[in-house]
Amino acid sequence: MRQIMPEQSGKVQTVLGLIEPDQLGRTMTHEHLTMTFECSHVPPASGDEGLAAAPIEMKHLHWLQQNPYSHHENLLLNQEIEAVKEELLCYRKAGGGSIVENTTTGITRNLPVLRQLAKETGVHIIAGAGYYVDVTHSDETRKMTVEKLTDIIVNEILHGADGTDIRCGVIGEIGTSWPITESEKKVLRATAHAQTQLGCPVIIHPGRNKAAPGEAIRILQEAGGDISKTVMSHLDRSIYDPRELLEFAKMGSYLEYDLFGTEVLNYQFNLDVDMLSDSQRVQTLAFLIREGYEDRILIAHDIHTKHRLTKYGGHGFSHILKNIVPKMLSRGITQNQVDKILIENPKQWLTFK
Ligand SMILES: CCC(=O)NCCS(=O)(=O)O
Repeated sequence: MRQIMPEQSGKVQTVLGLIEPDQLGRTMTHEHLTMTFECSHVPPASGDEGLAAAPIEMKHLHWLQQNPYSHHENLLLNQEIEAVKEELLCYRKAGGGSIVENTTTGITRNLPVLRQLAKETGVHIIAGAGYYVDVTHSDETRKMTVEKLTDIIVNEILHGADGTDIRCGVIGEIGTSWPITESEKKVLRATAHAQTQLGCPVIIHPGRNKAAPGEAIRILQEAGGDISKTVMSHLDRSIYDPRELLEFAKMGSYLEYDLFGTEVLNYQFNLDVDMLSDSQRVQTLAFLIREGYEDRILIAHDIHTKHRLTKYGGHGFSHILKNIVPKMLSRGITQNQVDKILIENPKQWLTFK
């Protein structure tokens, strides 16, 4: 049952309106420009309470980089609109064209700010519809039927979200935990139903378990979702074993490595795994390309805290363009393959059917 407005078919929907897919240019498919992440606060280790409460300072930077989720102020990216604007201007200078802003309901989406940033910087910004993980669902959301959730998501794309006329251009990031909760399953089914009506792109945040990406895709598939137009995010902290990665890849979603710039000894959300370094991320991209998946790969930084902005000594939104692309080329990935990952694959994904 297709409801799409004819004007959206074949186009990409940004916060400033529809554009031709060829206008996107190089695209980071998973970023946040303004959001809050207090829902994921991790209590500091014993003895670190003072550091966690101190203002962000140079002498504490290493601690902050290794413990980003234990510092309340670091979780308030929404306080940094001016710094983000400067970053976006640098991103354009570095050759960037577009950014998919994945902030959904639950982590303080702010569509007027996104529109303002798009106007002031010339970067195309595509906003996300739908809901983040269960801990952020309101009681009202939890009580909703799949049909009601579907209506809300469809409305955010066709007419505008959060009481504005600013329309989202993707569904997601749709948050899931591990195990996936009942409320999250309803949102996944609503996502699939909305996608069926609209022919739009979808992006999923999996729970922190190697089985989580496959389980989320299965739920979407059973509800009729278009997996070929769906991105699985955060694979760099989800599936480590190459054979298991190839098994997941066969399911047909886009494969997103979106934590470029994150280099940590301990991954605070799952101390049992060793988070990939940037070099290992590039090796994994090369592996997936050798295995025939170059049309399915997407990359980004998923900036969602202050400490990753250049203002705070972080790598910023231009790290992939300035540092990772040269590394990819030096490791045998061709310019043509880089262009696929940064331009062609995002374009195919973001264009409404
Ligand atoms: C809202 C930002 C987000 O969910 N980022 C993912 C962080 S992680 O789960 O991959 O560590």
